Amino acid sequence: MLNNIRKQLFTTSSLLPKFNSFKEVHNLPYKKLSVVQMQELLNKVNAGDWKIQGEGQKIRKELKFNDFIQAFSFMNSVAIVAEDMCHHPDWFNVYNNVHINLNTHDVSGLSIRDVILAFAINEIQQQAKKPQGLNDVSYLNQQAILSKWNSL
Ligand SMILES: C[C@H](O)[C@H](O)[C@H]1CNC2=NC(N)=NC(=O)C2=N1
Repeated sequence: MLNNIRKQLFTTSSLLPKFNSFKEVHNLPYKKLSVVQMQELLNKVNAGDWKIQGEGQKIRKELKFNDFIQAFSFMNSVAIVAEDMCHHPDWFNVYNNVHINLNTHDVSGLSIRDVILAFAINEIQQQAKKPQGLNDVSYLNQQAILSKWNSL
C-alpha cells in the first residue's frame, strides 16, 4: 500500500506538460488519474483548494463574488479559456455564487485536463477584479496564465 502510494507520487512529477496556447491542451496525452496523483498535482499547481469528490469522479470549488457582474464576467473569461481547451466546466450560478465541477468524461474521472482548467480558473479568479460589465473580460491575460503554468 505505502509502496503503491510512493510509486504514484513519484510518477506524478513527470506529468506536467508545457504548452503555448490553451488550444494545444486538447492534443495533450491524458489518462485517468488516481485520487493520490490528482491531489499531488492540484497541490503542485496551487489548486489545492479544489476538493476531490468521492473516489475521484470530479473536483469541485465554490466561489463567491461581490455581485452578479463580477461573477458573470468571471464566467465569461473562464468560458473563453474552456472553449479553447475544449474542456468545459459543469457549473451553477446564482447571483454572486458560482459552483464549479470538473471531470473528464471519457476516463469517467479526472485527468490532467481538469488540473489545467482548475489552475486557469484560479488564475482568472485572481485577475477578475472590477469588471465594467457582464461581458468585460479585458483583464483576462491568457499569456500570463500560460507562462505561470509553464514555469511551475
Ligand atoms: C468531444 C469533446 O472534445 C468532448 O466532449 C469534451 C467537451 N468538453 C468537456 N468538458 C469536460 N469538463 N470534460 C470532458 O471530458 C469534455 N469533453
